Amino acid sequence: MTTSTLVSAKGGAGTQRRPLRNFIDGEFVDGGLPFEIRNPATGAVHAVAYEADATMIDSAVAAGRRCVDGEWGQMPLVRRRALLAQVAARIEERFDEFLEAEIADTGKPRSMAAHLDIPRGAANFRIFADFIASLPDEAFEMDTPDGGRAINYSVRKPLGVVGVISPWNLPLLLMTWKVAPAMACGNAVVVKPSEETPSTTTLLAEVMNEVGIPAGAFNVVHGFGPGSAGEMITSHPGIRAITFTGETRTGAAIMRSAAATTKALSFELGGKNPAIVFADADFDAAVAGLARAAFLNTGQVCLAPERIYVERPIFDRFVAAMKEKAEALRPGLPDADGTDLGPLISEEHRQKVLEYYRLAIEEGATLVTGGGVPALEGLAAGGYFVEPTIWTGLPQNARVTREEIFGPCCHIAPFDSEEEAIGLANDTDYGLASSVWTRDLSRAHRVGRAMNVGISWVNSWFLRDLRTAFGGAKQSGFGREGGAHSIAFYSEITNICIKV
Ligand SMILES: NC(=O)c1ccc[n+]([C@@H]2O[C@H](COP(=O)([O-])OP(=O)(O)OC[C@H]3O[C@@H](n4cnc5c(N)ncnc54)[C@H](O)[C@@H]3O)[C@@H](O)[C@H]2O)c1
Ligand SMILES: O=C/C=C/C=C(\O)C(=O)O
Repeated sequence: MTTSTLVSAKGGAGTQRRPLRNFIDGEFVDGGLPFEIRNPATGAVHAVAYEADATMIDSAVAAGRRCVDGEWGQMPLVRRRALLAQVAARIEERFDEFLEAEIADTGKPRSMAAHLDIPRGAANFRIFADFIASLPDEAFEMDTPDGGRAINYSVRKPLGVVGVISPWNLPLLLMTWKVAPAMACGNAVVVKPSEETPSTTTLLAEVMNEVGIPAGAFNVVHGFGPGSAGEMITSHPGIRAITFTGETRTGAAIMRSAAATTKALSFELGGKNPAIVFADADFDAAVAGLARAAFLNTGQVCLAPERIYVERPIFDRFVAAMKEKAEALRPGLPDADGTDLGPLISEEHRQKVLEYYRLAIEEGATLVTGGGVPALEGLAAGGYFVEPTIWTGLPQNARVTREEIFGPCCHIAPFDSEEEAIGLANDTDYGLASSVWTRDLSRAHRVGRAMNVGISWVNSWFLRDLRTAFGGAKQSGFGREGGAHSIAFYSEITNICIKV
């Protein structure tokens, strides 16, 4: 295993505290105010990151600009693609270090990070390195007023320096989902990972140097949102576009800040995702699929269904089966035997989720299971765990059924007709994802299409082909990423019209 600068350094009173420095123009730079990173499974501090100041952001943007105008932006596509494929390969070679870093920041079960987060981090680079090679440019031949012809064709160029602002729930996966296509298009990126989970992004900076990505193409600045690195990126005149995943409220703040310099924006925001289970569904598959959907990553997945509508004849049986699944989940340390439920990301987030647990009861919910904090022993006693929780009996206008909670919880309600189910599912300010369960093929198409969301799954959930459009309707965001949509967003298109 390669000795990482992250894992070799020590600090604090004999405990390991990885120093996470800012990475600018191909180098880790000293300076910036330190802030502590905690392992949410134990509450212990395991790393210290350094908040970038305005001078560092300026340097990162200037380095990015030089790189887009120079070596990286001008590089033949075949070479750029090969380098990005090497990034994927190097992530795989250093898999264990990425895994340790992600687990330390998030506390999530090792099996989950090993099967989802880190492999997808590598896959994002490989897929976009491939995809960009086969994407056609458009061409239109036209008649001209003098009876002749002209040919139009478009070429894609880099936008310039792209600001990438990412959240904490799937840190490497969601950051690379944006960085890989942005870099494939020849842009430089200035990345600000979440202040809760900066480790894997910092490790990726090492990988960039190891495989020979030109200095300045990938920059990492650490810090917070308002008044810190996040806002400095969104207001920086040298940054042409912002790609952001996070809360809807944060998206609104970023729009305001980015307006003065008219940046292009791509937003993947919050959700209050519905699932619909028809009586004709494969019952066991629906229960297994939706229990996974509601509780994976402790419910901290933007696509998770927090509202489940079940056709009345199977409602009681479905609620009982979901209860059983929820109660079978074992919270604990990432490496403990049988752990399949990690902690929430922070004590602050746990307080928010517990406030919704309290509110649900106040709003008149029937508590099916959970609702509190599990009693854990040893190191996990200091972690930010909550119980998986299921409610029934709330009206459609309750805050718990309208607001995104982002915890391991869902509300289950009955319905009597397809039309009613569609109406209930779409009755929300959000529109990210939905999951419909039925064996009726026509209904699958009909209801799947009727969902006012960006991503409509049928008999599945979080099944991802990275070439497909990904994003949200209504307050869940705008713009789509994935495949050609990513390449379009991260490119400046010039149409060339030649009279022949
Ligand atoms: N639609 C999607 O694809 C998707 C995916 C994952 C998460 N999410 C959403 O993300 C949220 C959870 O993540 P979170 O709590 O990290 O989100 P968040 O909005 O609090 O933070 C996300 C990032 O934005 C930064 N930030 C905060 N305020 C900022 C500001 N004013 N200017 C610039 N940057 C700022 C943060 O430092 C962080 O890096 C949930 O709402 C979830 O639904 C959406
Ligand atoms: O928490 C949100 C999960 C988003 C997943 C993706 O963006 C993806 O799979 O590309």
